[in-house]
Amino acid sequence: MIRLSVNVNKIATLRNSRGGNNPDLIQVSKDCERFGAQGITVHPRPDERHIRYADVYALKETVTTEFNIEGNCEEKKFVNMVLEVKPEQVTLVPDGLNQLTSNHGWDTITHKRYLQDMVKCFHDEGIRVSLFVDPLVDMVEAAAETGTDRVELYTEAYASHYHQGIELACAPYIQAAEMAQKVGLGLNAGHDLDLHNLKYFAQNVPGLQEVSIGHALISDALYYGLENTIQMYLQRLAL
Ligand SMILES: CC(=O)[C@@H](O)[C@H](O)COP(=O)(O)O
Ligand SMILES: NCC(=O)COP(=O)(O)O
Repeated sequence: MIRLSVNVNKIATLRNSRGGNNPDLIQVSKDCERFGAQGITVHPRPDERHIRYADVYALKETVTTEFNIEGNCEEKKFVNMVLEVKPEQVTLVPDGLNQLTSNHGWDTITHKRYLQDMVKCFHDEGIRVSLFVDPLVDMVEAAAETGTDRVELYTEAYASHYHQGIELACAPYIQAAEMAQKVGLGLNAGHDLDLHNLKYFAQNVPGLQEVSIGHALISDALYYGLENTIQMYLQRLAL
């Protein structure tokens, strides 16, 4: 079974745009789980443009599936928060301060020693670690030497090239996934996955355990409703 973890960043974006509590992030997250989501993902950014640190602490009390917190471990505030919240999983993403969105994975070769220390820091608190990486065989291979449990393949390139040729777009991800299996890493994926590109990816990338999807899913919910949308994404993942 490939888990669907719904990223609720964009619910917080809408909420923050008017300064109140509508939509209620906590209630929407509970409803996502009730509608079938097998996880909730948040990505608190240093400027708290959408998910606030307070949201993460509140979600810790209500998420009943798997809680996945994404962020940059170079931010001490982020690390301290994750160690306090103790989610099922932390996904380490090497984003800079002013990025519009995530746009690259870790250089696990150059930063191996640093990542080894960070992985141990979270492991000592019983938190599963996933490293956000580009679909590059050498980056996946080197990730195994950090001690991480999983890697998350950054799927923007797949999504943006999907329409030009699906097999060609997916090929690097299949090779990266095969390397993950070879070196004993678990496999997640995310970024720009949607109702059109998800099924082929899920059917062809070996060993995939979890996808985290936010922007497209929340956008689709504007047309289809949240419950129907989550069911549609789950249908794409049913193999
Ligand atoms: C790591 C990743 O791909 C997602 O967390 C993505 O960055 C969502 O972040 P935004 O919702 O801020 O675009
Ligand atoms: N890790 C990917 C994620 O959480 C959501 O990315 P997106 O679906 O908002 O592009």
